[in-house]
Amino acid sequence: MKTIKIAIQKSGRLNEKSVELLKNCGLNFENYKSSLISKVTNFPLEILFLRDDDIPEYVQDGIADLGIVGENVIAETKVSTHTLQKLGFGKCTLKIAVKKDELISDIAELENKTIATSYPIILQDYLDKNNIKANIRTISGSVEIGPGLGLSDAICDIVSTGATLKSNGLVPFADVLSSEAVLITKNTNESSHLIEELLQRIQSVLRAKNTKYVVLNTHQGNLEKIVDLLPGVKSPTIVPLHEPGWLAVHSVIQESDFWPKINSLRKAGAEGIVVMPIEKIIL
Ligand SMILES: Nc1ncnc2c1ncn2[C@@H]1O[C@H](COP(=O)(O)OP(=O)(O)OP(=O)(O)O)[C@@H](O)[C@H]1O
Ligand SMILES: O=P(O)(O)OC[C@H]1O[C@H](OP(=O)(O)OP(=O)(O)O)[C@H](O)[C@@H]1O
Ligand SMILES: [Mg+2]
Repeated sequence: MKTIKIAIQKSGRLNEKSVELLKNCGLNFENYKSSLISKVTNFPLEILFLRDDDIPEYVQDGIADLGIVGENVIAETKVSTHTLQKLGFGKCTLKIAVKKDELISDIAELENKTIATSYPIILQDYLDKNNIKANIRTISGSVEIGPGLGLSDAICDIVSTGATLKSNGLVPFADVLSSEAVLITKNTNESSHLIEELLQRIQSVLRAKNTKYVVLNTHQGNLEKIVDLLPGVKSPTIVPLHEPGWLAVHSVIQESDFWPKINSLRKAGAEGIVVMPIEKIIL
Protein backbone atom coordinates (compact mmCIF):
# COMPACT_ATOMS: atom_id res chain seq x y z
CA MET A 1 0.00 0.00 0.00
CA LYS A 2 1.20 3.52 -0.80
CA THR A 3 2.56 5.59 2.10
CA ILE A 4 2.82 9.37 2.14
CA LYS A 5 5.37 11.49 4.03
CA ILE A 6 4.91 14.70 5.98
CA ALA A 7 7.86 16.88 7.04
CA ILE A 8 7.62 18.76 10.32
CA GLN A 9 10.11 20.73 12.40
CA LYS A 10 12.44 18.53 14.45
CA SER A 11 12.64 20.94 17.38
CA GLY A 12 11.82 24.59 17.85
CA ARG A 13 8.82 26.88 17.79
CA LEU A 14 6.61 24.76 15.48
CA ASN A 15 7.47 21.25 16.66
CA GLU A 16 5.08 20.86 19.58
CA LYS A 17 2.04 22.32 17.82
CA SER A 18 2.70 20.28 14.67
CA VAL A 19 2.90 17.04 16.69
CA GLU A 20 -0.24 18.01 18.65
CA LEU A 21 -2.17 18.70 15.43
CA LEU A 22 -1.23 15.30 13.96
CA LYS A 23 -2.09 13.50 17.22
CA ASN A 24 -5.46 15.32 17.30
CA CYS A 25 -6.08 13.90 13.83
CA GLY A 26 -6.11 10.46 15.49
CA LEU A 27 -2.65 9.49 14.24
CA ASN A 28 -0.59 7.19 16.50
CA PHE A 29 3.17 7.59 16.31
CA GLU A 30 6.28 7.75 18.47
CA ASN A 31 7.47 11.30 18.84
CA TYR A 32 10.91 12.15 17.54
CA LYS A 33 13.79 10.78 19.57
CA SER A 34 17.03 9.80 17.89
CA SER A 35 15.34 8.51 14.77
CA LEU A 36 14.41 11.34 12.42
CA ILE A 37 11.59 9.39 10.84
CA SER A 38 8.53 7.97 12.55
CA LYS A 39 5.93 5.59 11.13
CA VAL A 40 2.27 6.25 11.91
CA THR A 41 0.81 2.91 13.01
CA ASN A 42 -2.83 3.55 12.03
CA PHE A 43 -2.51 5.55 8.76
CA PRO A 44 -0.13 5.07 5.80
CA LEU A 45 2.00 8.06 6.79
CA GLU A 46 5.63 8.65 7.75
CA ILE A 47 6.73 11.72 9.64
CA LEU A 48 10.11 13.28 8.81
CA PHE A 49 11.63 15.49 11.52
CA LEU A 50 13.70 18.21 9.83
CA ARG A 51 15.21 21.69 10.25
CA ASP A 52 12.44 24.04 9.19
CA ASP A 53 14.61 25.72 6.52
CA ASP A 54 14.78 22.42 4.57
CA ILE A 55 11.04 21.67 4.57
CA PRO A 56 9.89 23.77 1.54
CA GLU A 57 12.57 22.25 -0.70
CA TYR A 58 11.80 18.68 0.41
CA VAL A 59 8.16 19.29 -0.50
CA GLN A 60 8.96 21.04 -3.78
CA ASP A 61 11.16 18.13 -4.82
CA GLY A 62 8.56 15.52 -3.81
CA ILE A 63 10.77 13.92 -1.11
CA ALA A 64 7.96 14.76 1.32
CA ASP A 65 4.35 14.90 0.09
CA LEU A 66 3.35 17.43 2.74
CA GLY A 67 5.09 19.84 5.08
CA ILE A 68 4.27 22.06 8.02
CA VAL A 69 6.34 25.25 8.01
CA GLY A 70 6.14 29.01 8.58
CA GLU A 71 5.17 31.23 5.62
CA ASN A 72 8.29 33.28 6.37
CA VAL A 73 10.52 30.27 5.62
CA ILE A 74 8.71 29.58 2.33
CA ALA A 75 9.13 33.23 1.29
CA GLU A 76 12.81 33.21 2.22
CA THR A 77 13.68 29.96 0.45
CA LYS A 78 11.83 31.13 -2.68
CA VAL A 79 10.77 27.61 -3.63
CA SER A 80 7.50 26.86 -5.36
CA THR A 81 4.99 25.00 -3.19
CA HIS A 82 1.22 25.06 -2.81
CA THR A 83 -0.41 26.06 0.48
CA LEU A 84 -3.28 23.71 1.34
CA GLN A 85 -4.23 25.16 4.72
CA LYS A 86 -3.27 27.90 7.16
CA LEU A 87 -2.88 26.26 10.56
CA GLY A 88 -3.44 29.12 13.02
CA PHE A 89 -0.24 28.70 15.06
CA GLY A 90 3.31 30.08 14.81
CA LYS A 91 1.84 33.52 14.17
CA CYS A 92 4.47 36.23 13.92
CA THR A 93 5.45 39.29 11.89
CA LEU A 94 8.76 40.09 10.28
CA LYS A 95 9.45 43.67 11.35
CA ILE A 96 12.13 46.30 10.95
CA ALA A 97 13.22 47.79 14.26
CA VAL A 98 15.72 50.39 15.43
CA LYS A 99 17.16 51.50 18.77
CA LYS A 100 14.50 53.34 20.72
CA ASP A 101 16.50 56.61 20.75
CA GLU A 102 16.97 56.44 16.96
CA LEU A 103 14.47 58.87 15.50
CA ILE A 104 13.59 56.86 12.41
CA SER A 105 9.89 56.92 11.64
CA ASP A 106 9.83 56.56 7.85
CA ILE A 107 11.28 53.65 5.88
CA ALA A 108 12.90 56.12 3.40
CA GLU A 109 15.31 56.97 6.23
CA LEU A 110 16.79 53.47 5.91
CA GLU A 111 18.62 54.65 2.75
CA ASN A 112 22.32 53.70 3.02
CA LYS A 113 21.79 52.24 6.49
CA THR A 114 22.93 48.73 7.53
CA ILE A 115 20.19 46.29 8.45
CA ALA A 116 20.97 42.97 10.18
CA THR A 117 18.67 40.04 9.42
CA SER A 118 18.33 36.29 8.96
CA TYR A 119 15.87 37.01 6.12
CA PRO A 120 18.00 38.70 3.41
CA ILE A 121 15.78 37.64 0.49
CA ILE A 122 12.51 38.89 2.00
CA LEU A 123 14.20 42.09 3.18
CA GLN A 124 15.80 42.77 -0.23
CA ASP A 125 12.38 42.33 -1.92
CA TYR A 126 10.84 44.75 0.55
CA LEU A 127 13.60 47.35 0.05
CA ASP A 128 13.37 47.02 -3.75
CA LYS A 129 9.59 47.51 -3.66
CA ASN A 130 10.11 50.66 -1.62
CA ASN A 131 13.03 51.91 -3.76
CA ILE A 132 15.45 51.91 -0.86
CA LYS A 133 19.14 51.08 -1.15
CA ALA A 134 20.48 49.72 2.12
CA ASN A 135 23.21 47.29 3.19
CA ILE A 136 21.92 43.94 4.35
CA ARG A 137 24.06 42.13 6.90
CA THR A 138 23.01 38.48 7.08
CA ILE A 139 23.36 36.79 10.45
CA SER A 140 21.87 33.47 11.46
CA GLY A 141 20.44 34.33 14.89
CA SER A 142 20.32 36.70 17.88
CA VAL A 143 19.74 39.47 15.36
CA GLU A 144 18.33 41.82 18.01
CA ILE A 145 21.80 42.24 19.49
CA GLY A 146 23.06 43.99 16.29
CA PRO A 147 22.31 47.68 16.90
CA GLY A 148 23.52 47.54 20.53
CA LEU A 149 26.93 46.22 19.38
CA GLY A 150 27.22 48.74 16.57
CA LEU A 151 26.91 45.90 14.03
CA SER A 152 23.95 47.49 12.27
CA ASP A 153 21.69 50.56 12.32
CA ALA A 154 18.50 48.50 12.22
CA ILE A 155 17.31 44.90 12.28
CA CYS A 156 14.68 42.92 10.43
CA ASP A 157 13.49 39.94 12.46
CA ILE A 158 10.53 37.96 13.69
CA VAL A 159 8.36 39.59 16.34
CA SER A 160 5.59 37.90 18.26
CA THR A 161 5.05 39.35 21.74
CA GLY A 162 7.69 42.07 21.20
CA ALA A 163 9.49 41.02 24.40
CA THR A 164 12.82 40.29 22.65
CA LEU A 165 12.81 43.70 20.94
CA LYS A 166 11.96 45.44 24.18
CA SER A 167 14.63 43.73 26.22
CA ASN A 168 17.20 44.76 23.61
CA GLY A 169 16.07 48.42 23.64
CA LEU A 170 14.56 48.26 20.13
CA VAL A 171 11.28 49.58 18.71
CA PRO A 172 9.57 48.28 15.57
CA PHE A 173 8.54 50.75 12.89
CA ALA A 174 7.71 48.78 9.73
CA ASP A 175 5.94 45.45 9.10
CA VAL A 176 7.55 43.46 6.30
CA LEU A 177 5.62 40.16 6.31
CA SER A 178 2.96 38.42 8.41
CA SER A 179 3.37 34.71 8.88
CA GLU A 180 1.82 31.62 10.40
CA ALA A 181 2.39 27.89 10.08
CA VAL A 182 0.88 26.37 6.93
CA LEU A 183 0.38 22.92 5.46
CA ILE A 184 2.09 22.74 2.08
CA THR A 185 2.25 20.30 -0.79
CA LYS A 186 3.95 20.10 -4.17
CA ASN A 187 2.88 22.69 -6.73
CA THR A 188 0.98 20.36 -9.06
CA ASN A 189 -2.58 19.65 -10.08
CA GLU A 190 -2.28 16.04 -8.94
CA SER A 191 -3.33 15.10 -5.44
CA SER A 192 -3.70 11.74 -3.79
CA HIS A 193 -6.65 10.47 -1.80
CA LEU A 194 -4.31 10.06 1.21
CA ILE A 195 -3.38 13.77 1.08
CA GLU A 196 -7.09 14.63 0.74
CA GLU A 197 -8.00 12.44 3.71
CA LEU A 198 -5.32 13.90 5.94
CA LEU A 199 -6.30 17.44 4.89
CA GLN A 200 -9.93 16.71 5.81
CA ARG A 201 -8.88 15.42 9.22
CA ILE A 202 -6.75 18.52 9.82
CA GLN A 203 -9.59 20.82 8.74
CA SER A 204 -12.06 19.07 11.06
CA VAL A 205 -9.67 19.56 13.99
CA LEU A 206 -9.12 23.26 13.13
CA ARG A 207 -12.86 23.88 12.74
CA ALA A 208 -13.54 22.31 16.13
CA LYS A 209 -10.79 24.32 17.79
CA ASN A 210 -12.56 27.63 17.07
CA THR A 211 -16.00 26.34 17.99
CA LYS A 212 -17.78 25.43 21.24
CA TYR A 213 -20.78 23.21 21.89
CA VAL A 214 -23.56 25.03 23.78
CA VAL A 215 -26.51 23.52 25.65
CA LEU A 216 -29.07 25.76 27.33
CA ASN A 217 -32.60 25.63 28.68
CA THR A 218 -35.36 28.05 27.82
CA HIS A 219 -39.11 28.50 27.92
CA GLN A 220 -40.85 27.67 24.63
CA GLY A 221 -41.91 31.34 24.23
CA ASN A 222 -38.23 32.43 23.90
CA LEU A 223 -37.23 29.79 21.35
CA GLU A 224 -37.27 31.90 18.15
CA LYS A 225 -35.11 34.66 19.66
CA ILE A 226 -32.63 32.06 20.88
CA VAL A 227 -32.47 30.15 17.59
CA ASP A 228 -31.72 33.46 15.80
CA LEU A 229 -28.68 33.84 18.02
CA LEU A 230 -27.52 30.22 17.61
CA PRO A 231 -27.83 29.15 13.98
CA GLY A 232 -25.63 26.03 14.49
CA VAL A 233 -23.93 23.99 11.75
CA LYS A 234 -27.29 23.32 10.02
CA SER A 235 -29.79 24.35 12.69
CA PRO A 236 -29.94 23.80 16.46
CA THR A 237 -31.25 20.61 18.04
CA ILE A 238 -34.32 21.18 20.26
CA VAL A 239 -35.14 18.62 22.96
CA PRO A 240 -38.16 18.87 25.32
CA LEU A 241 -37.44 19.00 29.06
CA HIS A 242 -39.44 17.01 31.59
CA GLU A 243 -40.89 20.32 32.85
CA PRO A 244 -43.84 21.25 30.54
CA GLY A 245 -43.23 24.25 28.24
CA TRP A 246 -39.44 24.06 28.62
CA LEU A 247 -36.86 23.05 26.00
CA ALA A 248 -33.12 22.35 25.79
CA VAL A 249 -31.34 23.94 22.81
CA HIS A 250 -28.10 22.31 21.58
CA SER A 251 -25.91 24.20 19.13
CA VAL A 252 -22.38 25.35 18.28
CA ILE A 253 -20.90 28.80 18.63
CA GLN A 254 -17.71 30.43 17.35
CA GLU A 255 -15.16 30.97 20.11
CA SER A 256 -14.80 34.63 19.05
CA ASP A 257 -18.59 35.19 19.39
CA PHE A 258 -18.72 33.45 22.72
CA TRP A 259 -18.98 36.24 25.35
CA PRO A 260 -21.12 38.72 23.34
CA LYS A 261 -23.53 35.90 22.43
CA ILE A 262 -23.73 34.45 25.95
CA ASN A 263 -24.90 37.85 27.24
CA SER A 264 -27.47 38.21 24.45
CA LEU A 265 -28.70 34.64 25.05
CA ARG A 266 -29.27 35.35 28.75
CA LYS A 267 -31.21 38.49 27.86
CA ALA A 268 -33.28 36.42 25.41
CA GLY A 269 -34.26 34.01 28.23
CA ALA A 270 -31.57 31.30 28.19
CA GLU A 271 -30.86 29.56 31.51
CA GLY A 272 -28.33 26.95 32.67
CA ILE A 273 -25.96 27.60 29.76
CA VAL A 274 -23.30 24.88 29.45
CA VAL A 275 -20.38 25.39 27.05
CA MET A 276 -18.14 22.46 26.07
CA PRO A 277 -15.07 21.97 23.87
CA ILE A 278 -15.51 20.08 20.60
CA GLU A 279 -12.91 17.60 19.37
CA LYS A 280 -13.75 17.47 15.65
CA ILE A 281 -16.35 18.87 13.23
CA ILE A 282 -16.79 16.84 10.05
CA LEU A 283 -18.95 18.58 7.47
N1 LIG B 1 8.38 34.25 18.66
C1 LIG B 1 7.67 33.53 17.79
N2 LIG B 1 6.35 33.39 17.94
C2 LIG B 1 5.62 32.68 17.05
N3 LIG B 1 6.15 32.05 15.99
C3 LIG B 1 7.46 32.16 15.81
C4 LIG B 1 8.28 32.89 16.70
N4 LIG B 1 9.55 32.81 16.29
C5 LIG B 1 9.50 32.04 15.19
N5 LIG B 1 8.27 31.65 14.86
C6 LIG B 1 7.82 30.79 13.75
O1 LIG B 1 8.33 29.50 14.02
C7 LIG B 1 9.26 29.10 13.00
C8 LIG B 1 10.36 28.30 13.65
O2 LIG B 1 11.04 29.11 14.58
P1 LIG B 1 12.38 28.60 15.28
O3 LIG B 1 12.90 29.72 16.11
O4 LIG B 1 12.11 27.30 15.96
O5 LIG B 1 13.27 28.40 13.98
P2 LIG B 1 14.74 27.87 13.78
O6 LIG B 1 15.58 28.26 14.94
O7 LIG B 1 15.12 28.35 12.42
O8 LIG B 1 14.55 26.29 13.78
P3 LIG B 1 15.33 25.12 13.01
O9 LIG B 1 16.28 24.56 14.00
O10 LIG B 1 14.27 24.13 12.65
O11 LIG B 1 16.01 25.70 11.80
C9 LIG B 1 9.71 30.43 12.37
O12 LIG B 1 10.17 30.24 11.05
C10 LIG B 1 8.43 31.22 12.42
O13 LIG B 1 7.56 30.85 11.38
O1 LIG C 1 8.53 38.90 20.01
P1 LIG C 1 8.96 37.72 20.84
O2 LIG C 1 7.78 36.98 21.43
O3 LIG C 1 9.99 38.06 21.86
O4 LIG C 1 9.61 36.63 19.84
C1 LIG C 1 10.61 37.00 18.93
C2 LIG C 1 11.80 36.11 19.00
O5 LIG C 1 11.42 34.75 18.74
C3 LIG C 1 12.29 34.20 17.76
O6 LIG C 1 13.43 33.66 18.30
P2 LIG C 1 13.42 32.30 19.17
O7 LIG C 1 13.06 32.61 20.57
O8 LIG C 1 12.57 31.26 18.49
O9 LIG C 1 14.93 31.89 19.17
P3 LIG C 1 15.95 31.63 17.95
O10 LIG C 1 16.55 32.99 17.66
O11 LIG C 1 16.91 30.67 18.52
O12 LIG C 1 15.19 31.05 16.78
C4 LIG C 1 12.68 35.42 16.92
O13 LIG C 1 13.89 35.22 16.20
C5 LIG C 1 12.79 36.52 17.94
O14 LIG C 1 14.08 36.62 18.46
MG1 LIG D 1 15.56 27.35 10.78
